[in-house]
Amino acid sequence: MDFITRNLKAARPPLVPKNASPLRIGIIGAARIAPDAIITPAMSHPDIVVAAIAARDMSRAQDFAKRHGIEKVFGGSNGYQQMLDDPTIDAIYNPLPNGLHYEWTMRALAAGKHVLLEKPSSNHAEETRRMFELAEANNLILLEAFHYRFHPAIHRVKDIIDSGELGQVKHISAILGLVQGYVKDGDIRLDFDLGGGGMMDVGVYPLSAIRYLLSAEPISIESSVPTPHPQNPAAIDRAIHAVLTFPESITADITGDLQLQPWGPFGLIPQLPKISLAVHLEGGDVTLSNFAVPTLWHTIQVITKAESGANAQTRSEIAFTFKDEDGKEHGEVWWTTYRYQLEAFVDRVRGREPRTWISAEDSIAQMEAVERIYEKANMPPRPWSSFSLA
Ligand SMILES: NC(=O)C1=CN([C@@H]2O[C@H](COP(=O)(O)OP(=O)(O)OC[C@H]3O[C@@H](n4cnc5c(N)ncnc54)[C@H](OP(=O)(O)O)[C@@H]3O)[C@@H](O)[C@H]2O)C=CC1
Ligand SMILES: O=C1OC[C@@H](O)[C@H](O)[C@H]1O
Repeated sequence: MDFITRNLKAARPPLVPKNASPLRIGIIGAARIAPDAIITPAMSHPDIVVAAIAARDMSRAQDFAKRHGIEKVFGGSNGYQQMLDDPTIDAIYNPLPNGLHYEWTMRALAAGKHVLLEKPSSNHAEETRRMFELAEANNLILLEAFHYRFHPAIHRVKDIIDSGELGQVKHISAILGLVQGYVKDGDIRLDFDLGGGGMMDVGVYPLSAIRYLLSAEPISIESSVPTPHPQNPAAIDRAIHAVLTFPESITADITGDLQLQPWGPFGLIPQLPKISLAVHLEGGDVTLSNFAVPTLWHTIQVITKAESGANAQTRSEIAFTFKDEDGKEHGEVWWTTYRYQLEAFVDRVRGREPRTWISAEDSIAQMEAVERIYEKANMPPRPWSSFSLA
């Protein structure tokens, strides 16, 4: 399937008939990410419907519901809780600002709902641990929505590394930088009280990807250098660069940037988004471009080092679907990371084993590393939630 057809289908997927009793998910907050992360993916999934939206402002909730054909609307100061208390809702998608993830996930779990929770899972590893404990105690599914992890492209890179064809990993470098203009004044990402910061928002992707590819946790944070945001230089990192060491003397560096700075004469030339990772191994390199939005396009490049007398070899791969050893394919080339993620979430709720999962331990370890990176950067920990279950 070519680039245009694939991406048109990803943006406007075929509407499939729903099962007799599909999972009913409600969205808490009319967030900007919700259409891409849940509304569009649900269109092509037979076993889930977006059944409710709650927003702090009723008219905002109504507008959102009208735009996306959502049946139930909750609004006003008690709207979020009313949706959680609705017995016809089975699951909640939580795309609230990071600093509210803990409170509303705890409330949703206490109300008996499964939760698909936006990244980063909370402001602290301890909060994340508590959420997973409650999910387990209430026999509910909780998933941190690190969507890139569910796409075949990153799996293919891990398979190449794990196959040993290029030997031992030496260093991994990963970056996620956003074009200037995506994050504007007043954005939740720049608000410390809401759990903002470059590491929290974008730095978490390279960190998560490296931890995944190595199946390991950082032993030490060697350095962590923030670029403070002028609006709140003491607490908000516009960008961050950290160097980590992992077991077996593997090193890694991560970069996250909320507002890649323009360059050139008078700073007139904007930078394009930077989303890539490069794995340097004893026997060569593997790179994956666009690891967070691979359905749009991506390339996996494998460069085998020249041995004495031989030339270096380069091959390029793409992976839009999973292929079993018997050649059977899973997924569709036009499935986005969010669509693959939704497949796994619904499978798990339905008691099936998903192809990919992000465990409680993984989400907790991720937040531990985020906290250590801020500490090393001499930046304050993000605020603790004041919420406690009655
Ligand atoms: N997986 C991914 O690809 C992406 C994930 N994200 C994650 O999703 C979350 C939301 O991001 P994004 O959609 O860009 O954010 P938005 O600012 O668009 O949405 C946040 C929502 O939170 C609600 N909210 C509740 N309390 C507050 C408050 N005090 N201040 C501001 N908003 C509040 C608002 O809902 P209401 O309608 O009730 O006013 C708002 O719609 C973040 O955790 C972010 O990290 C973001 C983008 C991409
Ligand atoms: O995928 C993403 O890209 C843009 C970010 O600001 C966002 O929070 C992140 O999840």
